[in-house]
Amino acid sequence: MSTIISNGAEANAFKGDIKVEKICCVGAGYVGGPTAAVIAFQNPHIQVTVVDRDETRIRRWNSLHPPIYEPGLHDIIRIARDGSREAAVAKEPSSEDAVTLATRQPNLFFSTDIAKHIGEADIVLVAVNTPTKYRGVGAGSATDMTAFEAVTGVVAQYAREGAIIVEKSTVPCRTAQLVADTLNMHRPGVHFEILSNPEFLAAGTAVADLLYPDRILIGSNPTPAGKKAAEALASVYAAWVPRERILTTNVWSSELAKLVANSMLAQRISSINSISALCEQTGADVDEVARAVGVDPRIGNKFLMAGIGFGGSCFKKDVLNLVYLAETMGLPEVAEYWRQVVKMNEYARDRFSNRVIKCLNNTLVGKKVTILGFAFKKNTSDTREAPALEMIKTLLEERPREVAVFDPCCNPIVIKQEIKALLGPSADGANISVYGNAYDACEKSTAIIIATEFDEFRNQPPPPPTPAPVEAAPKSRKPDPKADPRPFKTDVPSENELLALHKYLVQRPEVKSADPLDRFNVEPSCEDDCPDCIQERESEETGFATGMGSGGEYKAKERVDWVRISENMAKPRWVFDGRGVIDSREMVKLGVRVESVGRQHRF
Ligand SMILES: NC(=O)C1=CN([C@@H]2O[C@H](COP(=O)(O)OP(=O)(O)OC[C@H]3O[C@@H](n4cnc5c(N)ncnc54)[C@H](O)[C@@H]3O)[C@@H](O)[C@H]2O)C=CC1
Ligand SMILES: O=C(O)[C@H]1O[C@H](OP(=O)(O)OP(=O)(O)OC[C@H]2O[C@@H](n3ccc(=O)[nH]c3=O)[C@H](O)[C@@H]2O)[C@H](O)[C@@H](O)[C@@H]1O
Repeated sequence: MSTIISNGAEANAFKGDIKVEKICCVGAGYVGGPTAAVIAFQNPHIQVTVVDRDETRIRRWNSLHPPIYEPGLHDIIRIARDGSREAAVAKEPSSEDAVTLATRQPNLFFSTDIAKHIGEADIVLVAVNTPTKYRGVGAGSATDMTAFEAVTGVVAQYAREGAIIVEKSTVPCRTAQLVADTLNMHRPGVHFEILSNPEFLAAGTAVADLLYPDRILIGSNPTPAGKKAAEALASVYAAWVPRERILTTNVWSSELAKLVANSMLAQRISSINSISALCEQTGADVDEVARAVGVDPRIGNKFLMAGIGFGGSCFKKDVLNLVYLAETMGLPEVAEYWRQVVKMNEYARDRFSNRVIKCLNNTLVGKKVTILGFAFKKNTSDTREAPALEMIKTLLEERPREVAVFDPCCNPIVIKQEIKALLGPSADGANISVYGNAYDACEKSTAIIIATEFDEFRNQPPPPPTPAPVEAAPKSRKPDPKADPRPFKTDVPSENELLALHKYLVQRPEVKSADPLDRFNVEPSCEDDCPDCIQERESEETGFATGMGSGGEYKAKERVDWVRISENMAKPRWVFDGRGVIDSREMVKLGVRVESVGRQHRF
């Protein structure tokens, strides 16, 4: 591998250990916000500042309602951004012996002053968006590097000599070379090390993924300076991640591994979805097939949930990124192999939409159809590339009386804005209503389509997980949320232990406080235009809760009452289960016809 920067300055660079005191994360989105929050939470002595050019986003990060919802994020931000008060915590569940928790100063900040914070940082994490290009050369598969390149330019101008520049965004393989060239062009002779440190968190479980990652991947130059830079970044993670989970590779392997990880996950979903089409024709049941193959440790039991396809901002773009790489490297067979993963995904979604329309006698005129679930997966408010969006578009072509939408995590105000953005001017004439609860959304509906796998929509407890393969990975290190984590492992409990105790206590029915350890400082308030505050005010009248409050999010989700829903549906009552959450035998008892992905039965 070529050395990334060979400008002669390297010999003097990084003498001695690198002390990390300030980190700047550029991009306050789904990755930058939670990642920086967890780094700050676990490293109280490091000042972490998240910068973004989007003033509204930064304002919201500095308020009661951050711009994104992730379970558990609120509690982390409350400690890192707001600091905490001195508190006493019993060492054992019913012991008088207490440990005193010292006051914590805030060390997580959000700002729009990008140049200043880049200029002060020892490590700059670049976590801006890298979507698919939609025009020009490579449109439809190449990565749009506009935001990433713009940030690289600012870094080149303002970063201090010796700062470590980290690719956190998912980028095409060999991007580090472009970063190096830009830095060299603007600051010839000034040494910077560039690391690749891709993020593997998933929406809806971001905080847990960050607190208990399977691995941290750091790609660096194979030079002494490169290794030293990698060690400096590793030491930040080592505050809470066991060393054996921190993997180091060369930069190109790290960049490519991120694309491969997402592509292989997407490939599994497309594989099982292709089988679900076969199941519907043959009488096999896709869940039974998935269970039967998943116990084989060589195959594994994860990511075998058939449905209407993967959504989200990353799988499609990252597979296409790999496709483009293969194409530009003159490997058309490789490109075509991976492109098929995306094609199969679109096929899964469109096949299901067509099945809905076919069951409704090929016409939706005069009918109300309800979509339950708008987010691309459960427990997130992220709706990017959600299959529900394209399905709504297809259904509207059939001129239904109404398309109703309800999502337990997404703010209705935001859903309306997104549908409007998707449909453009035609949104004004479309009969789309977004509801704050499932009952109003489903009232007088001929058909309900379950588009997201929220537990709230299940009519039965979730089935037992497919047995883990015998040679399964070592037992998860995540604490059992139902068990008191005390006694602590050491005299001074770690932030992870305190967080586990906080979660355990807020779930206890007798605990009414959202701050059972009595550590939280007062939170900053929101500005008048905060959509969550507006929704909360409105919901006091409608009885709808956004679930944003601390404490409540850890409690078991209340399921919708399918008896009540079915009684108020229009005949013939149809439920189309696009996510495998409905036990059709129970539904049939309510006089409801069910069609599910990957199953043949029709009642
Ligand atoms: N969303 C996810 O779950 C994951 C995303 N990734 C990768 O992380 C990267 C970021 O993704 P998200 O956080 O989802 O994106 P996002 O769109 O939520 O956030 C990106 C942020 O960057 C800001 N930004 C763009 N250009 C800027 C500039 N020139 N200066 C300052 N700020 C700028 C935007 O205003 C935005 O707030 C992408 O490369 C993505 O592929 C990786 C793992 C998981
Ligand atoms: O780079 C990224 O952005 C992230 O992409 C995915 O995370 P995410 O897209 O947030 O969520 P997933 O849990 O992977 O689900 C993606 C989609 O696949 C669908 N899915 C998932 C699993 C399954 O068995 N079947 C299935 O249809 C989900 O409903 C969802 O629409 C990866 O899981 C993360 O490791 C990665 O960091």
